[in-house]
Amino acid sequence: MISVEDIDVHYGDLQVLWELSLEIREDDSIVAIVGPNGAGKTTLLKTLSGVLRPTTGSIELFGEATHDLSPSDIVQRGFVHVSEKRNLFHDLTVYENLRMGAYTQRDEFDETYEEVTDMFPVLEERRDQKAGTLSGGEQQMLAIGRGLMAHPTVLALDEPSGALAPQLAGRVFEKIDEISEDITIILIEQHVDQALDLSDRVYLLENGRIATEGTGAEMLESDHVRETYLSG
Ligand SMILES: Nc1ncnc2c1ncn2[C@@H]1O[C@H](COP(=O)(O)OP(=O)(O)OP(=O)(O)O)[C@@H](O)[C@H]1O
Repeated sequence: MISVEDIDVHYGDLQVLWELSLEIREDDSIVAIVGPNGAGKTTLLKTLSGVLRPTTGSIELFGEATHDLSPSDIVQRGFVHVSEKRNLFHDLTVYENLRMGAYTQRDEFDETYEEVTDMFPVLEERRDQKAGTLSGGEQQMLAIGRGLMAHPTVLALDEPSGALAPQLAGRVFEKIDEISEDITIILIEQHVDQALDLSDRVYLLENGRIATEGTGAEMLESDHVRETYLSG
């Protein structure tokens, strides 16, 4: 579904991704991209979303090269990125935020709204509350819910458990697992142990390069992964 081949990505003169290749397949439920702070995980997602352009290499999304596609074309093709900063409209209500998420799919709004609020009942309970006044966990649910309103085939989630208390983070992971029954998830995670538990496949990104990739079990066999990222 997504094929990234040998991409380099820069911010001005600063090169952040180096000859990076990866593959997301139709039968993947959750693919995790893990790695330390500053490794380039968010940069990779921004590049897949069309916000940044690779200086070399190519990206194919559902069989189509993305170099001429705008970020909104890419959403329309079915790739939706929920950013780490959540990017909610804080002065708009929960309902209005969900409406904004459906901008590519207006005809099916009512049906999708029902599906999303079935999955996240708190969003219906808080329907008329301003997004900026929701708790951190509720804002994360809204950000994911808004992403789902665009009917993605692939949903990329950047640190969905970031800044949440462990219990809430656990609830977000449960929802992600549920969503992955129908939609392929790309999960950016700093917590390598969580990612190994949840994912079919994991890419470890270090200094802008893929250091290791494999199934959770394969990653556990790597001395480097165990010694650097897993305690105990
Ligand atoms: N807009 C920008 N301009 C210049 N440099 C940037 C910009 N955004 C990110 N960088 C740099 O690119 C590198 C990779 O950043 P990125 O946010 O992709 O890493 P990350 O793996 O997502 O890190 P984290 O886990 O801390 O979010 C970092 O060195 C960062 O300082």
